[in-house]
Amino acid sequence: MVIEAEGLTKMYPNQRGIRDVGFQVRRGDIYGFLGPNGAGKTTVMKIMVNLCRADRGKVRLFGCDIAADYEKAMRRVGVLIERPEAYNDFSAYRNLEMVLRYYPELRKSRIDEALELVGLGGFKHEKVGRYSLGMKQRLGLASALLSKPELLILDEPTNGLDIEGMVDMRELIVRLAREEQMTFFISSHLIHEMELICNRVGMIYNGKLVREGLMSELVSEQHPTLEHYFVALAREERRERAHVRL
Ligand SMILES: Nc1ncnc2c1ncn2[C@@H]1O[C@H](COP(=O)(O)OP(=O)(O)OP(=O)(O)O)[C@@H](O)[C@H]1O
Repeated sequence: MVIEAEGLTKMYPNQRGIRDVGFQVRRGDIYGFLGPNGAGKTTVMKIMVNLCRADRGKVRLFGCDIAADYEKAMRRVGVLIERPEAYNDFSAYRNLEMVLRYYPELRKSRIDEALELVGLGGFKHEKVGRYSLGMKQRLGLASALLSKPELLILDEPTNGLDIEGMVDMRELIVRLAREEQMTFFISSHLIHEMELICNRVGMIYNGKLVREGLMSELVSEQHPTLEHYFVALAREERRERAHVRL
């Protein structure tokens, strides 16, 4: 198993957060972690890579507990959470040279490989400040890819992109999964987008994982699209909450 998350719970002082979230991601999955703004996606992802501690629960990446054995667990993982960080006054190449310093075992040629993979090979000596948002997002992905990870954890990778940028990012993810045998865990509130590329999804709503399963199981005659499914789940969830309040 590539990711195992069990009983993840974290409450912020304002009583918002996540409750008892658990899921499993297998090798080769493109796993869509879907939910509206504020549902708890970023909180879960931060716990997954130890940027934040859970009150309860466990995450194992490639069988290693992230809290107990951080370095070993992260060795095969690339991460892009929140806005990609890059120095605008430096070129993409220069930016990746700085990232490469963390990986003394990697050769410089890996920078070119990573930039080629994301389609920035022809722009690698241009200053990042002149890049479009889509190009910056691709540079963030190149940076996450640099260490040749087997698992990529991406938080809202198509956020803020125009249609062409979204299509490019989608195609890139599918190509990397197919050609480089990478596993993906991708959060998004864009359900349509994710429906096009994911084979497995988890749906989070109000801090709870309300459904998890193979795309082929969730999309059915009753719910012809994932969005349809999600809207029905959200209605049910709201009805239950209203009932509890009565
Ligand atoms: N540091 C914090 N302190 C207090 N509340 C927080 C904090 N971080 C997140 N929250 C709250 O916890 C809930 C989950 O937030 P989270 O950022 O995980 O959601 P999300 O699904 O990633 O949303 P978005 O798509 O808007 O980023 C939200 O109600 C949010 O307001």
